[in-house]
Amino acid sequence: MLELLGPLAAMDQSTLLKSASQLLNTLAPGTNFDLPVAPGGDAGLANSASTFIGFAIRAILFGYVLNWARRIYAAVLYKANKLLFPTAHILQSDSAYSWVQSWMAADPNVQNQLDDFMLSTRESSKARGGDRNLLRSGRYDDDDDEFLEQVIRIRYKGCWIWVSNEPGGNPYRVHGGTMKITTLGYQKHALRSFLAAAHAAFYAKEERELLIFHSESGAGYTEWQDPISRPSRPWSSVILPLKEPILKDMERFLSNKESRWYAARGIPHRRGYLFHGEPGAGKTTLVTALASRLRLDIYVISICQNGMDDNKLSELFRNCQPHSIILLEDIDRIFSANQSISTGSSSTIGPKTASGDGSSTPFILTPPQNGEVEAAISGGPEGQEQTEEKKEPSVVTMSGLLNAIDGVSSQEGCILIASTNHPEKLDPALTRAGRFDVRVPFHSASPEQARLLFLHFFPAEDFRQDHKTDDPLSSEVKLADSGVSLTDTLDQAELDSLARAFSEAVFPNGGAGGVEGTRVAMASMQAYLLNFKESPRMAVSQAAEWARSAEKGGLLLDSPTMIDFA
Ligand SMILES: Nc1ncnc2c1ncn2[C@@H]1O[C@H](COP(=O)(O)OP(=O)(O)OP(=O)(O)O)[C@@H](O)[C@H]1O
Repeated sequence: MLELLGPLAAMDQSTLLKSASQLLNTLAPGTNFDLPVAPGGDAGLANSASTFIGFAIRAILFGYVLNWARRIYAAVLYKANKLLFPTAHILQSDSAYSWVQSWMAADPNVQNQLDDFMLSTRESSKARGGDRNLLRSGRYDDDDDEFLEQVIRIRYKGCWIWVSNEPGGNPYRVHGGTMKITTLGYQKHALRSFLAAAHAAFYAKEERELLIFHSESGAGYTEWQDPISRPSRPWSSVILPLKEPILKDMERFLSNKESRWYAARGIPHRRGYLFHGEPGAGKTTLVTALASRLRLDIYVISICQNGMDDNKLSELFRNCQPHSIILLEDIDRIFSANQSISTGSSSTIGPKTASGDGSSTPFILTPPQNGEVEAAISGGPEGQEQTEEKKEPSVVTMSGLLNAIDGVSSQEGCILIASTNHPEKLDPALTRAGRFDVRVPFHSASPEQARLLFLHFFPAEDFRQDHKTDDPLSSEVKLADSGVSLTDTLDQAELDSLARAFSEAVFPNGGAGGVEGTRVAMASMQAYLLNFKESPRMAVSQAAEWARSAEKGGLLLDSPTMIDFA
């Protein structure tokens, strides 16, 4: 040992001890080692060296102990903190982040606590094609997210919850930040319950709206426009005997099991439906109700749109989001050139080659009048400016359409719905098995549909006595708003019998009236009933006359209201 310490021995004793003292003080901060200079030369130096080693060992041990004590303290503190204040950490990229934000935005108590706030409007109608589905899975465009750097206190079911953001970057906008939701240890259950409620509220809001996408095409480009947001169509508002089987079929098709089944067999996972039949019978209505019920977006493809060609059509199909409805409205507008020629200025003729399997069949495409294709589904992008480029006529060919429908480029996991009033005009290549597997006929209204539509128009709760007498002021407002007259206080039994009477008045022979039977479109019956929001009794009393006069004039199908109030 002494040999090892040889070089040290060469040093001046006091310098050596001073250095040792400094070293020990550095190793164990807060202590004050001051090694005394040993009297007695080398022997004294050896003593001092062993004293130094003893100190060094103790200092190292002390350091270890101190370090462990600090770690144990931190662990205990962490554990205690967790027990006393359980916390959920949510990344900004997680969907739960949006649920909580949306909850806070709707909570007036939260609003009262805000010292300072930033307003962010995020309408779903602003969401573009892909974003909409991201929206559903909870991911938003970063640019839209605004955060508040403030601890917000929420009272939820009698429990306290604190929400704060852990900022990163500038104090107001946090990207990639984390939200902390904390509560008290004995209310731990409140965290889970709060998040579940925020989740339910968030998606309930989404369920109330439907997004409809329209395309825009011009020279060399085509794209999906910002979607139009519409209130969801209640399932109960569609009066159609076939609606339930169709819904079940679509639900099965969209299930994971079905998707795996298709994948395992290498079959493209898509399903085509052809809705065909009378105008005003509910084809478009059913599409919107199905989309609302299944929470799917609708992509309306207008083959006849100006500027459309095969490539653009394919591109549009490709850019539809999976798990959505692609709607080809009025597909009968595509006529084989040798079946019909339209020579209007707005029509165009596709490349003329021999018709056959549809590989390059020539077509006449008649553009929709006044944007009716769009209007039918959603009111359409009214007032859209038509640029010169967009006035290029559509030159879609049948082979282009068929490729888009079932070619490699077609979008998987989508429901394709084509509607037509004239199924007989469709090219056989289009209706070949495998393209539109489910064909749904739509007929003019039946007596039962008339009865159910009547009951839908006049629900019993609108005609209860208490509906009108709760509060004189509000009942007056209600009456004025709903147009219900004071004389119309009806119970369910009376409404049932009125509904039957209405159906019998419209269909005097139980649906077999007239030479070919009474044919009334649901749309025209709806238009008729709209005039009698005030009185279901009046609707019944004038129904027979309306049906007769309409039948004489042959106007029952898709006719406007024909009641003359003069
Ligand atoms: N079965 C139905 N149940 C409830 N409402 C209906 C039904 N059918 C039609 N309607 C009403 O009639 C109107 C027109 O219906 P819709 O546009 O769905 O008919 P369509 O068959 O698509 O007609 P077209 O072939 O002319 O496009 C809608 O406002 C809708 O509310």
